[in-house]
Amino acid sequence: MASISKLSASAAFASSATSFTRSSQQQQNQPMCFAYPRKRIAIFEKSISSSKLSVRAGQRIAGSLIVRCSKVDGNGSSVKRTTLHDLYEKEGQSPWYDNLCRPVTDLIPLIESGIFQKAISTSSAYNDQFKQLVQSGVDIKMSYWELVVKDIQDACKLFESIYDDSDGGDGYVSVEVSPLLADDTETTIQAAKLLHKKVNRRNVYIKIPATAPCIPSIKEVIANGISVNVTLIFSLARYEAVIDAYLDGLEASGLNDLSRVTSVASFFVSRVDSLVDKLLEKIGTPEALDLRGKAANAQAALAFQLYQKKFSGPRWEALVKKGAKKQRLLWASTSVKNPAYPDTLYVAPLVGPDTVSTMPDQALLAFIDHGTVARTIDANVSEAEGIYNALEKLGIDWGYVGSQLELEGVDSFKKSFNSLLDSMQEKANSMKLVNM
Ligand SMILES: O=C[C@H](O)COP(=O)(O)O
Repeated sequence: MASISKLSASAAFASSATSFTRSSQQQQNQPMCFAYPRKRIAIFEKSISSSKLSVRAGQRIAGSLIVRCSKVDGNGSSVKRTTLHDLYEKEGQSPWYDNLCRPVTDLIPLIESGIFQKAISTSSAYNDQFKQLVQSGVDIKMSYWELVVKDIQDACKLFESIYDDSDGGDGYVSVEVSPLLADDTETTIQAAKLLHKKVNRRNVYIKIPATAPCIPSIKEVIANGISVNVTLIFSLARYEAVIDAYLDGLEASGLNDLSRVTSVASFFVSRVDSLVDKLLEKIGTPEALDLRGKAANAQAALAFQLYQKKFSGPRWEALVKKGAKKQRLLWASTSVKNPAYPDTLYVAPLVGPDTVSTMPDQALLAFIDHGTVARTIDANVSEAEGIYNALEKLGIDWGYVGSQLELEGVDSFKKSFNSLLDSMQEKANSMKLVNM
Protein backbone atom coordinates (compact mmCIF):
# COMPACT_ATOMS: atom_id res chain seq x y z
CA MET A 1 0.00 0.00 0.00
CA ALA A 2 1.35 3.42 -0.86
CA SER A 3 2.40 5.41 2.11
CA ILE A 4 0.43 8.49 2.91
CA SER A 5 3.28 10.84 2.13
CA LYS A 6 4.08 9.15 -1.13
CA LEU A 7 0.50 9.17 -2.17
CA SER A 8 -0.05 12.79 -1.33
CA ALA A 9 3.15 13.71 -3.05
CA SER A 10 2.10 12.01 -6.21
CA ALA A 11 -1.46 13.19 -6.10
CA ALA A 12 -1.02 16.55 -7.64
CA PHE A 13 -2.76 19.64 -6.60
CA ALA A 14 -5.00 21.30 -8.93
CA SER A 15 -6.98 24.26 -8.03
CA SER A 16 -8.90 26.21 -5.62
CA ALA A 17 -12.37 27.58 -5.59
CA THR A 18 -13.72 29.78 -3.00
CA SER A 19 -16.75 31.73 -2.24
CA PHE A 20 -16.97 34.59 0.10
CA THR A 21 -19.32 36.74 1.97
CA ARG A 22 -18.56 39.82 3.98
CA SER A 23 -20.03 39.52 7.38
CA SER A 24 -21.26 42.93 8.36
CA GLN A 25 -24.57 43.23 10.08
CA GLN A 26 -25.17 46.58 8.48
CA GLN A 27 -24.25 45.50 5.03
CA GLN A 28 -26.03 43.16 2.79
CA ASN A 29 -23.83 40.86 0.91
CA GLN A 30 -23.73 39.92 -2.66
CA PRO A 31 -21.59 37.51 -4.44
CA MET A 32 -19.21 38.14 -7.07
CA CYS A 33 -16.82 35.64 -8.31
CA PHE A 34 -13.35 34.48 -8.61
CA ALA A 35 -12.00 31.27 -9.84
CA TYR A 36 -8.67 29.61 -9.98
CA PRO A 37 -8.26 28.30 -13.43
CA ARG A 38 -5.94 28.02 -16.28
CA LYS A 39 -4.00 31.18 -15.55
CA ARG A 40 -3.39 30.15 -12.04
CA ILE A 41 -0.97 27.45 -12.87
CA ALA A 42 0.80 29.75 -15.26
CA ILE A 43 1.14 32.35 -12.54
CA PHE A 44 2.38 29.68 -10.22
CA GLU A 45 4.83 28.43 -12.76
CA LYS A 46 6.05 31.92 -13.57
CA SER A 47 6.60 32.72 -9.96
CA ILE A 48 8.44 29.53 -9.37
CA SER A 49 10.77 29.70 -12.28
CA SER A 50 11.17 33.46 -12.49
CA SER A 51 11.96 32.91 -16.11
CA LYS A 52 9.60 33.91 -18.83
CA LEU A 53 6.95 31.28 -19.16
CA SER A 54 3.92 31.94 -21.21
CA VAL A 55 0.43 30.61 -20.69
CA ARG A 56 0.12 27.61 -22.91
CA ALA A 57 -3.09 26.81 -24.65
CA GLY A 58 -5.17 24.40 -22.68
CA GLN A 59 -3.16 24.93 -19.58
CA ARG A 60 -5.41 25.12 -16.65
CA ILE A 61 -5.88 24.11 -13.13
CA ALA A 62 -9.27 25.18 -12.09
CA GLY A 63 -10.87 26.30 -8.98
CA SER A 64 -12.81 29.26 -8.03
CA LEU A 65 -13.58 31.93 -5.60
CA ILE A 66 -16.93 33.43 -5.11
CA VAL A 67 -17.01 36.79 -3.53
CA ARG A 68 -19.83 38.62 -2.00
CA CYS A 69 -19.51 42.34 -2.09
CA SER A 70 -21.54 44.86 -0.23
CA LYS A 71 -24.62 46.34 -1.73
CA VAL A 72 -24.81 49.28 0.62
CA ASP A 73 -22.19 50.94 2.72
CA GLY A 74 -22.33 51.38 6.48
CA ASN A 75 -24.49 54.51 6.17
CA GLY A 76 -26.99 52.83 4.01
CA SER A 77 -25.85 54.64 0.87
CA SER A 78 -25.61 52.73 -2.31
CA VAL A 79 -22.22 51.69 -3.55
CA LYS A 80 -21.48 50.97 -7.15
CA ARG A 81 -23.39 47.96 -8.30
CA THR A 82 -22.39 45.76 -11.16
CA THR A 83 -24.19 43.21 -13.26
CA LEU A 84 -22.60 40.64 -10.99
CA HIS A 85 -24.66 41.91 -8.09
CA ASP A 86 -27.80 41.60 -10.16
CA LEU A 87 -26.82 38.15 -11.27
CA TYR A 88 -26.67 36.98 -7.71
CA GLU A 89 -29.44 39.01 -6.14
CA LYS A 90 -32.04 38.90 -8.86
CA GLU A 91 -31.36 35.59 -10.53
CA GLY A 92 -29.72 33.50 -7.82
CA GLN A 93 -26.62 32.75 -9.86
CA SER A 94 -23.21 32.99 -8.23
CA PRO A 95 -20.53 34.58 -10.38
CA TRP A 96 -17.02 33.28 -9.81
CA TYR A 97 -13.80 34.92 -10.87
CA ASP A 98 -11.65 32.38 -12.62
CA ASN A 99 -8.30 33.28 -11.21
CA LEU A 100 -6.36 33.13 -8.01
CA CYS A 101 -3.10 34.49 -6.77
CA ARG A 102 -0.66 34.60 -3.94
CA PRO A 103 -1.11 36.43 -1.69
CA VAL A 104 -4.83 35.77 -1.73
CA THR A 105 -5.31 39.12 -0.02
CA ASP A 106 -4.79 40.68 -3.46
CA LEU A 107 -8.35 39.60 -4.06
CA ILE A 108 -9.76 41.76 -1.33
CA PRO A 109 -10.49 44.80 -3.54
CA LEU A 110 -12.69 42.61 -5.66
CA ILE A 111 -14.45 41.21 -2.66
CA GLU A 112 -14.90 44.55 -1.00
CA SER A 113 -16.02 46.61 -3.94
CA GLY A 114 -17.26 44.08 -6.39
CA ILE A 115 -15.28 45.93 -8.99
CA PHE A 116 -12.63 44.15 -10.89
CA GLN A 117 -9.17 45.54 -10.38
CA LYS A 118 -5.94 44.29 -11.77
CA ALA A 119 -4.14 43.53 -8.57
CA ILE A 120 -2.77 40.11 -9.12
CA SER A 121 0.74 39.46 -7.92
CA THR A 122 2.76 37.35 -10.27
CA SER A 123 6.29 38.08 -9.18
CA SER A 124 8.19 36.09 -6.62
CA ALA A 125 5.34 35.25 -4.31
CA TYR A 126 6.29 31.58 -4.02
CA ASN A 127 10.03 31.96 -3.83
CA ASP A 128 10.57 32.20 -0.09
CA GLN A 129 8.48 29.20 0.85
CA PHE A 130 9.84 27.17 -2.02
CA LYS A 131 13.42 28.00 -1.07
CA GLN A 132 12.79 26.90 2.49
CA LEU A 133 11.29 23.64 1.31
CA VAL A 134 14.17 22.90 -1.05
CA GLN A 135 16.75 23.76 1.57
CA SER A 136 15.14 21.43 4.07
CA GLY A 137 15.28 18.58 1.57
CA VAL A 138 11.61 18.30 0.68
CA ASP A 139 11.20 16.74 -2.77
CA ILE A 140 9.64 18.58 -5.68
CA LYS A 141 6.21 16.97 -5.62
CA MET A 142 5.84 17.39 -1.93
CA SER A 143 7.04 21.00 -2.20
CA TYR A 144 4.35 21.56 -4.78
CA TRP A 145 1.76 20.24 -2.40
CA GLU A 146 3.02 22.40 0.42
CA LEU A 147 2.81 25.53 -1.71
CA VAL A 148 -0.62 24.68 -2.96
CA VAL A 149 -2.05 23.67 0.36
CA LYS A 150 -0.91 26.97 1.83
CA ASP A 151 -2.75 28.86 -0.93
CA ILE A 152 -5.85 26.81 -0.35
CA GLN A 153 -5.76 27.31 3.39
CA ASP A 154 -5.19 31.05 3.02
CA ALA A 155 -8.08 31.33 0.60
CA CYS A 156 -10.29 29.19 2.84
CA LYS A 157 -9.61 31.58 5.67
CA LEU A 158 -10.39 34.57 3.52
CA PHE A 159 -13.68 33.06 2.44
CA GLU A 160 -14.69 31.52 5.72
CA SER A 161 -17.12 34.27 6.66
CA ILE A 162 -19.00 33.75 3.41
CA TYR A 163 -19.23 30.07 4.16
CA ASP A 164 -20.64 30.81 7.60
CA ASP A 165 -22.95 33.59 6.50
CA SER A 166 -24.40 31.43 3.78
CA ASP A 167 -24.77 28.47 6.10
CA GLY A 168 -22.33 26.45 4.07
CA GLY A 169 -23.89 27.38 0.76
CA ASP A 170 -21.01 29.47 -0.59
CA GLY A 171 -17.47 30.34 0.42
CA TYR A 172 -15.67 27.25 -0.82
CA VAL A 173 -12.14 26.85 -2.08
CA SER A 174 -11.36 23.92 -4.35
CA VAL A 175 -8.24 21.91 -4.74
CA GLU A 176 -7.97 19.20 -7.31
CA VAL A 177 -6.47 15.77 -7.03
CA SER A 178 -3.68 15.00 -9.44
CA PRO A 179 -4.65 14.94 -13.10
CA LEU A 180 -2.28 11.98 -13.34
CA LEU A 181 -4.85 9.93 -11.42
CA ALA A 182 -7.79 10.54 -13.75
CA ASP A 183 -8.00 6.88 -14.74
CA ASP A 184 -7.47 5.42 -11.29
CA THR A 185 -10.56 4.99 -9.12
CA GLU A 186 -8.95 3.85 -5.91
CA THR A 187 -5.95 6.18 -5.88
CA THR A 188 -8.24 9.10 -6.59
CA ILE A 189 -10.29 8.18 -3.52
CA GLN A 190 -7.18 7.96 -1.35
CA ALA A 191 -5.75 11.19 -2.79
CA ALA A 192 -9.02 13.03 -2.19
CA LYS A 193 -9.15 11.87 1.42
CA LEU A 194 -5.53 12.81 2.02
CA LEU A 195 -5.93 16.19 0.42
CA HIS A 196 -9.03 16.90 2.44
CA LYS A 197 -7.20 15.95 5.59
CA LYS A 198 -4.14 18.00 4.72
CA VAL A 199 -6.08 21.18 3.95
CA ASN A 200 -8.28 20.57 6.96
CA ARG A 201 -10.75 23.39 6.35
CA ARG A 202 -14.53 23.25 6.45
CA ASN A 203 -14.92 25.20 3.24
CA VAL A 204 -12.68 23.23 0.94
CA TYR A 205 -13.93 21.46 -2.16
CA ILE A 206 -11.93 18.52 -3.43
CA LYS A 207 -12.00 18.56 -7.21
CA ILE A 208 -12.33 15.24 -8.98
CA PRO A 209 -12.58 14.85 -12.76
CA ALA A 210 -15.73 13.28 -14.18
CA THR A 211 -13.84 10.57 -16.06
CA ALA A 212 -15.51 7.14 -16.11
CA PRO A 213 -13.00 5.65 -13.61
CA CYS A 214 -13.54 8.59 -11.24
CA ILE A 215 -17.34 8.34 -11.10
CA PRO A 216 -17.15 5.65 -8.37
CA SER A 217 -14.49 7.78 -6.65
CA ILE A 218 -16.95 10.67 -6.47
CA LYS A 219 -19.56 8.45 -4.83
CA GLU A 220 -17.07 7.13 -2.30
CA VAL A 221 -15.62 10.52 -1.42
CA ILE A 222 -19.09 12.01 -0.96
CA ALA A 223 -20.04 8.98 1.16
CA ASN A 224 -17.09 9.88 3.38
CA GLY A 225 -18.61 13.27 4.01
CA ILE A 226 -16.15 15.19 1.83
CA SER A 227 -17.51 17.97 -0.39
CA VAL A 228 -16.62 17.62 -4.05
CA ASN A 229 -16.29 19.88 -7.08
CA VAL A 230 -16.72 17.52 -10.02
CA THR A 231 -14.82 18.90 -12.99
CA LEU A 232 -14.39 18.28 -16.72
CA ILE A 233 -18.02 17.45 -17.56
CA PHE A 234 -18.66 17.69 -21.29
CA SER A 235 -21.76 15.62 -21.99
CA LEU A 236 -25.29 15.06 -20.73
CA ALA A 237 -24.73 11.34 -20.26
CA ARG A 238 -21.70 11.89 -18.07
CA TYR A 239 -23.46 14.67 -16.20
CA GLU A 240 -26.26 12.29 -15.29
CA ALA A 241 -23.68 9.79 -14.01
CA VAL A 242 -22.15 12.57 -11.90
CA ILE A 243 -25.51 13.41 -10.34
CA ASP A 244 -26.14 9.73 -9.64
CA ALA A 245 -22.73 9.41 -7.99
CA TYR A 246 -23.59 12.33 -5.76
CA LEU A 247 -26.97 10.87 -4.82
CA ASP A 248 -25.49 7.41 -4.29
CA GLY A 249 -22.76 8.90 -2.12
CA LEU A 250 -25.22 10.82 0.02
CA GLU A 251 -27.34 7.69 0.47
CA ALA A 252 -24.32 5.61 1.39
CA SER A 253 -22.86 8.14 3.80
CA GLY A 254 -24.70 6.99 6.89
CA LEU A 255 -24.70 10.59 8.13
CA ASN A 256 -27.82 11.78 9.87
CA ASP A 257 -27.16 15.37 8.85
CA LEU A 258 -26.18 15.75 5.19
CA SER A 259 -26.19 19.51 5.15
CA ARG A 260 -22.40 19.88 5.23
CA VAL A 261 -21.70 17.55 2.33
CA THR A 262 -22.10 19.65 -0.78
CA SER A 263 -21.03 19.50 -4.38
CA VAL A 264 -20.87 21.44 -7.63
CA ALA A 265 -20.86 19.89 -11.10
CA SER A 266 -18.53 21.84 -13.41
CA PHE A 267 -20.07 21.64 -16.86
CA PHE A 268 -17.74 22.95 -19.57
CA VAL A 269 -19.25 25.17 -22.20
CA SER A 270 -17.10 27.00 -24.78
CA ARG A 271 -14.91 24.02 -25.57
CA VAL A 272 -17.99 22.24 -26.89
CA ASP A 273 -18.47 24.89 -29.55
CA SER A 274 -14.78 24.86 -30.40
CA LEU A 275 -14.98 21.20 -31.32
CA VAL A 276 -18.49 21.09 -32.78
CA ASP A 277 -17.83 24.16 -34.94
CA LYS A 278 -14.87 22.39 -36.50
CA LEU A 279 -17.02 19.36 -37.23
CA LEU A 280 -19.73 21.56 -38.72
CA GLU A 281 -17.21 23.29 -40.95
CA LYS A 282 -16.12 19.92 -42.25
CA ILE A 283 -19.74 19.11 -43.10
CA GLY A 284 -19.87 22.51 -44.75
CA THR A 285 -23.54 22.70 -45.77
CA PRO A 286 -25.42 25.98 -45.14
CA GLU A 287 -27.50 24.25 -42.46
CA ALA A 288 -24.36 22.99 -40.71
CA LEU A 289 -22.60 26.34 -40.90
CA ASP A 290 -25.67 28.04 -39.52
CA LEU A 291 -25.45 25.92 -36.36
CA ARG A 292 -21.95 27.08 -35.46
CA GLY A 293 -21.74 28.67 -32.02
CA LYS A 294 -24.98 27.09 -30.84
CA ALA A 295 -24.09 23.60 -29.63
CA ALA A 296 -22.54 24.52 -26.28
CA ASN A 297 -25.36 26.64 -24.95
CA ALA A 298 -28.00 24.22 -26.24
CA GLN A 299 -26.37 21.35 -24.40
CA ALA A 300 -25.97 23.50 -21.27
CA ALA A 301 -29.67 24.39 -21.33
CA LEU A 302 -30.51 20.69 -21.48
CA ALA A 303 -28.14 20.03 -18.61
CA PHE A 304 -30.14 22.46 -16.52
CA GLN A 305 -33.31 20.53 -17.39
CA LEU A 306 -31.64 17.34 -16.26
CA TYR A 307 -30.55 19.02 -13.04
CA GLN A 308 -34.12 20.03 -12.28
CA LYS A 309 -35.43 16.57 -13.05
CA LYS A 310 -32.87 14.70 -10.99
CA PHE A 311 -33.15 16.96 -7.98
CA SER A 312 -36.85 16.40 -7.53
CA GLY A 313 -39.10 13.45 -6.79
CA PRO A 314 -39.20 10.87 -3.98
CA ARG A 315 -35.54 9.86 -4.04
CA TRP A 316 -34.36 13.42 -3.73
CA GLU A 317 -37.03 14.35 -1.20
CA ALA A 318 -35.89 11.54 1.09
CA LEU A 319 -32.39 13.04 1.07
CA VAL A 320 -33.71 16.54 1.63
CA LYS A 321 -35.28 15.29 4.87
CA LYS A 322 -31.73 14.57 6.05
CA GLY A 323 -30.56 18.05 5.11
CA ALA A 324 -29.09 17.24 1.67
CA LYS A 325 -28.29 20.14 -0.63
CA LYS A 326 -28.56 20.06 -4.40
CA GLN A 327 -25.38 19.60 -6.35
CA ARG A 328 -25.25 22.94 -8.13
CA LEU A 329 -24.48 23.20 -11.82
CA LEU A 330 -21.38 25.30 -12.44
CA TRP A 331 -20.68 26.73 -15.89
CA ALA A 332 -16.98 26.37 -16.63
CA SER A 333 -15.05 27.36 -19.73
CA THR A 334 -17.06 30.52 -20.29
CA SER A 335 -14.51 32.63 -22.15
CA VAL A 336 -15.22 33.00 -25.83
CA LYS A 337 -12.66 31.30 -28.03
CA ASN A 338 -13.94 32.49 -31.41
CA PRO A 339 -13.49 36.27 -31.63
CA ALA A 340 -16.37 36.42 -34.07
CA TYR A 341 -18.78 35.56 -31.26
CA PRO A 342 -20.21 37.99 -28.69
CA ASP A 343 -17.92 38.15 -25.68
CA THR A 344 -20.67 37.26 -23.22
CA LEU A 345 -21.90 34.30 -25.27
CA TYR A 346 -21.27 31.75 -22.54
CA VAL A 347 -22.47 33.87 -19.64
CA ALA A 348 -25.63 35.81 -20.54
CA PRO A 349 -27.55 32.85 -22.05
CA LEU A 350 -26.78 30.61 -19.07
CA VAL A 351 -28.31 32.59 -16.25
CA GLY A 352 -30.46 30.55 -13.92
CA PRO A 353 -31.18 29.97 -10.25
CA ASP A 354 -28.93 27.86 -8.01
CA THR A 355 -26.16 27.85 -10.57
CA VAL A 356 -22.61 29.15 -10.64
CA SER A 357 -20.99 31.00 -13.52
CA THR A 358 -17.20 31.02 -13.49
CA MET A 359 -15.68 33.89 -15.39
CA PRO A 360 -12.06 34.51 -16.27
CA ASP A 361 -10.92 38.10 -16.78
CA GLN A 362 -12.17 38.42 -20.33
CA ALA A 363 -15.69 37.19 -19.62
CA LEU A 364 -15.89 39.01 -16.32
CA LEU A 365 -14.90 42.39 -17.74
CA ALA A 366 -17.24 41.96 -20.69
CA PHE A 367 -20.14 40.96 -18.49
CA ILE A 368 -19.59 43.82 -16.05
CA ASP A 369 -19.35 46.25 -18.95
CA HIS A 370 -22.30 45.24 -21.07
CA GLY A 371 -23.76 41.98 -19.80
CA THR A 372 -27.49 41.63 -19.47
CA VAL A 373 -29.08 39.91 -16.52
CA ALA A 374 -32.22 37.89 -17.05
CA ARG A 375 -33.19 34.28 -16.47
CA THR A 376 -32.18 32.76 -19.77
CA ILE A 377 -31.19 29.18 -19.03
CA ASP A 378 -34.69 27.81 -19.48
CA ALA A 379 -36.20 30.65 -21.50
CA ASN A 380 -36.30 28.52 -24.63
CA VAL A 381 -35.88 24.86 -23.90
CA SER A 382 -37.58 23.65 -27.07
CA GLU A 383 -35.15 25.67 -29.17
CA ALA A 384 -32.24 24.06 -27.29
CA GLU A 385 -33.71 20.62 -27.92
CA GLY A 386 -34.18 21.49 -31.58
CA ILE A 387 -30.53 22.54 -31.93
CA TYR A 388 -29.25 19.47 -30.07
CA ASN A 389 -31.31 17.13 -32.26
CA ALA A 390 -30.51 18.99 -35.48
CA LEU A 391 -26.82 18.65 -34.76
CA GLU A 392 -27.22 14.94 -34.20
CA LYS A 393 -29.14 14.63 -37.44
CA LEU A 394 -26.33 16.34 -39.27
CA GLY A 395 -23.94 13.68 -37.99
CA ILE A 396 -22.57 15.29 -34.83
CA ASP A 397 -22.00 12.40 -32.45
CA TRP A 398 -22.50 13.78 -28.96
CA GLY A 399 -20.78 10.73 -27.46
CA TYR A 400 -17.68 11.46 -29.51
CA VAL A 401 -17.79 15.16 -28.59
CA GLY A 402 -17.91 14.33 -24.87
CA SER A 403 -15.16 11.75 -24.92
CA GLN A 404 -12.85 13.74 -27.19
CA LEU A 405 -13.13 16.86 -25.04
CA GLU A 406 -12.56 14.84 -21.91
CA LEU A 407 -9.48 13.28 -23.42
CA GLU A 408 -8.09 16.67 -24.41
CA GLY A 409 -9.02 18.18 -21.04
CA VAL A 410 -7.33 15.49 -18.97
CA ASP A 411 -4.32 15.51 -21.28
CA SER A 412 -3.83 19.25 -20.97
CA PHE A 413 -4.11 19.01 -17.18
CA LYS A 414 -1.43 16.37 -17.13
CA LYS A 415 0.87 18.38 -19.39
CA SER A 416 0.42 21.48 -17.25
CA PHE A 417 1.13 19.56 -14.12
CA ASN A 418 4.26 17.91 -15.46
CA SER A 419 5.47 21.16 -16.94
CA LEU A 420 5.08 22.88 -13.61
CA LEU A 421 7.00 20.16 -11.82
CA ASP A 422 9.79 20.50 -14.40
CA SER A 423 9.94 24.22 -13.79
CA MET A 424 10.09 23.65 -10.08
CA GLN A 425 12.90 21.17 -10.52
CA GLU A 426 14.86 23.65 -12.60
CA LYS A 427 14.32 26.31 -10.02
CA ALA A 428 15.39 23.97 -7.23
CA ASN A 429 18.54 23.08 -9.14
CA SER A 430 19.44 26.71 -9.58
CA MET A 431 18.81 27.39 -5.90
CA LYS A 432 21.08 24.56 -4.86
CA LEU A 433 23.84 25.94 -7.09
CA VAL A 434 23.49 29.34 -5.53
CA ASN A 435 23.56 27.85 -2.07
CA MET A 436 26.68 25.74 -2.58
O1 LIG B 1 -12.71 25.75 -14.98
C1 LIG B 1 -12.33 25.60 -16.12
C2 LIG B 1 -12.06 26.71 -16.99
O2 LIG B 1 -13.18 27.52 -16.95
C3 LIG B 1 -11.72 26.24 -18.37
O3 LIG B 1 -11.75 27.28 -19.23
P1 LIG B 1 -11.18 27.16 -20.70
O4 LIG B 1 -12.03 26.21 -21.48
O5 LIG B 1 -11.28 28.56 -21.21
O6 LIG B 1 -9.78 26.68 -20.59
